[in-house]
Amino acid sequence: MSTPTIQTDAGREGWEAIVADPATAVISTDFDGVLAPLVEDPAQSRPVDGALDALARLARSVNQVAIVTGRPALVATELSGVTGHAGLGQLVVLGHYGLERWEAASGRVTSDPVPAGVAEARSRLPGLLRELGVPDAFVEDKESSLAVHTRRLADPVGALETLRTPLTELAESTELRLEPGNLVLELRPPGIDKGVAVRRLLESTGARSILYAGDDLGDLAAYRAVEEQRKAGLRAVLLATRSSNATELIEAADIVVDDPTGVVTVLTALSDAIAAR
Ligand SMILES: O=P(O)(O)OC[C@H]1O[C@H](O[C@H]2O[C@H](CO)[C@@H](O)[C@H](O)[C@H]2O)[C@H](O)[C@@H](O)[C@@H]1O
Repeated sequence: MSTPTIQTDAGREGWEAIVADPATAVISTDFDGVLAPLVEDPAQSRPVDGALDALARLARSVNQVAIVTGRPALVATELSGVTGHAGLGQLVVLGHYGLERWEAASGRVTSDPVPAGVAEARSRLPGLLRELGVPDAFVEDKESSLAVHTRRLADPVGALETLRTPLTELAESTELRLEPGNLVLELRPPGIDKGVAVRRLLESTGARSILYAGDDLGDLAAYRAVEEQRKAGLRAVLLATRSSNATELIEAADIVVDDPTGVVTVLTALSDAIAAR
């Protein structure tokens, strides 16, 4: 498979660095919109064909493969089907934007503490949604955070705008952070984001290069962390899908693909290049 179109010099350098020395590289990817297509019901998300095999093939030669997601770590492992998948015995899943860490090797999850504000927001949310005239917004209770989805409502974008300010206020008053995403507003613990998660991953592995794949606003923090580390010598490839139409992310990416199938193509091209070196 040929090298994908890499739009930037930094991205080309990142690609070459991973190919030249995969043992010091990290492959890190978001789940929804990157490995799995966006669907109406979050419980129905599944990776596209070939996604896990592509990660497993890379895992043979790179230092670490990780999934970095807004999902709880155990939900992501279950939906993705990574447990027991051949070749993914060293996979790490960083859930809740890095609050949780699941390691395939032990099957265990460790977590930073969950602030009390999550329970308070949980109790206030149904009344607030009724007051705002959007009682049917779907609340995905992720235990350590609450995601309010509008995708299945008659006017998803209008409902999202109705909710934005009141949920921002609810987040502030419960000392949580409001995380906007694709037709979703999430109330989640502060002090952690995908940028912190990626920095921890780089520190724990001592990696000298990384490929990070994302699609949504929550991935911007990871992109910024990678861009900052590039100044200190990290080589990196920032890959984006158009799944969420997150303009800022797409503009900052080195490689842009349409959807998770495109991600599989890029990951496969990378492992082909490693195998051919
Ligand atoms: O970091 P991610 O793995 O991308 O998780 C971010 C959020 O993804 C999920 O919501 C998104 O995907 C759903 C299923 O395709 C879709 O219905 C929804 O509209 C999208 O926003 C997930 O449900 C959230 O909990 C995650 O935070």
